[in-house]
Amino acid sequence: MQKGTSHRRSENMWQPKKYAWRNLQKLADKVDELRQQLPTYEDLSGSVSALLRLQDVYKLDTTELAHGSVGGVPSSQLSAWDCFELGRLSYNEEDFYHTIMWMEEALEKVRHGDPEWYEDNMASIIDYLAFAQYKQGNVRRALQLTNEMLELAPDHERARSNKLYYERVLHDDTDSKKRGEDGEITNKRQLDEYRSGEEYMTYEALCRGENLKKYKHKDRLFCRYRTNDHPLLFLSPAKEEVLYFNPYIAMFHDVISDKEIKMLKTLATPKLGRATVHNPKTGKLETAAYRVSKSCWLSEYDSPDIGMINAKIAAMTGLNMETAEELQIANYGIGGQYEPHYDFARKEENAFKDLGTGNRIATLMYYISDVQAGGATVFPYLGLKVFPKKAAALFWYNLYKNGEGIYDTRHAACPVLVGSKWVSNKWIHERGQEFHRPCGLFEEE
Ligand SMILES: O=C(O)CCC(=O)C(=O)O
Ligand SMILES: [Fe+2]
Repeated sequence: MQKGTSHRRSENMWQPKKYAWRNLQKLADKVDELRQQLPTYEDLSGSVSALLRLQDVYKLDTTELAHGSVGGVPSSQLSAWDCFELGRLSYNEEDFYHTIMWMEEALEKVRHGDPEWYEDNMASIIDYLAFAQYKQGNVRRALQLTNEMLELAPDHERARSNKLYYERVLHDDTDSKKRGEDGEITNKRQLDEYRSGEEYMTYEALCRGENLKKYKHKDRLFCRYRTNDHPLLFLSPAKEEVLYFNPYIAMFHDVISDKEIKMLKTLATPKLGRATVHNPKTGKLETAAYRVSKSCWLSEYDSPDIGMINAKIAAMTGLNMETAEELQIANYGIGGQYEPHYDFARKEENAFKDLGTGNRIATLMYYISDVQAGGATVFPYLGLKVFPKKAAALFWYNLYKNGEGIYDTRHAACPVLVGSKWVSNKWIHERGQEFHRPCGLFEEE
């Protein structure tokens, strides 16, 4: 008995520690679990770069965005703090163009807002803004701002030394324009070589819906019903709208039902993962800022309905699906995009060599959603822009009859501005097309 009592006593002394430890462990596990659900720094910086991308491509006005309007569509208002964060993250990327835009907006909001915020943060906003103005060549404005800042924080060490520095630059620089004496403040977009080039500029203009002269043979375009003598199309021929002749690009209208679309999204949703691209240097698949979407593959094993969709693609295009890739489903959220690229592999890439099916001879892409704003598919070299239309499919050949890639098919998915964009891609390969699209010695269609 005594033994038992003493044993219990020692157990009691020991147990609180044990329970505390166990509870602590449980708490730590819970925190870990919750942390998984919290946005990461990458989520934050990803959404900031998406917003800046939209702002640039669609030429959105910063003040309108900050006041809750995205190209005329109501959205949530941004607070002074949101604007400040956008400016700060831009600054961390040495993107002074956007730093100026967003810090000016933050300044404006703070000036007309909460006085407490004003006291605490005004100096900080001006600090970022002044340096960004200096970097963008507006030295006089940078000095003006620094003087304002010193009134708020007279002992600010960096502001004091910056003031002396800006004064010296203004004194030494003989170029009055640089000194900003003409009163003009410039804030040029900081573009790398590719983004300041013709291709990228055309891509952006097309995304905005601009009509370009280079879009040829508009007056010869036509629509037709297409059966390809295929039993699947006898009763409901595909409505084909020819959009370009050489290379041939066409839109097939109403070729997928709402029921099929629903089925595709239901099967795809649990499988979606961040889309990857092939890195030619490492040969590996990786995520990239120029392709932002989620995607997955669906096969006949997922549902016999997928087999039916593949059969309909064969009927519409007149091509053999035996060597085609599985059906890809892709979903782009706001800011999601795929910058200009080719669907076919260039010789040096050897991308499909292991498959033994040849290159991607053609692409068929279903639009399985409408998009409220943005999200067009554009072909910069052809001046062609196609806005998503639910239930339609865009089709084009990527290769000439002699197997050479058609470089004019370079195309892009413009960033989604409002809404969510869903597409489904079928990449059709060369092998097996010998009697469907016979090859030729020359390039001609
Ligand atoms: O989504 C689009 O409009 C184009 C997609 C595309 O080009 C691709 O996935 O290769
Ligand atoms: Fe593509």
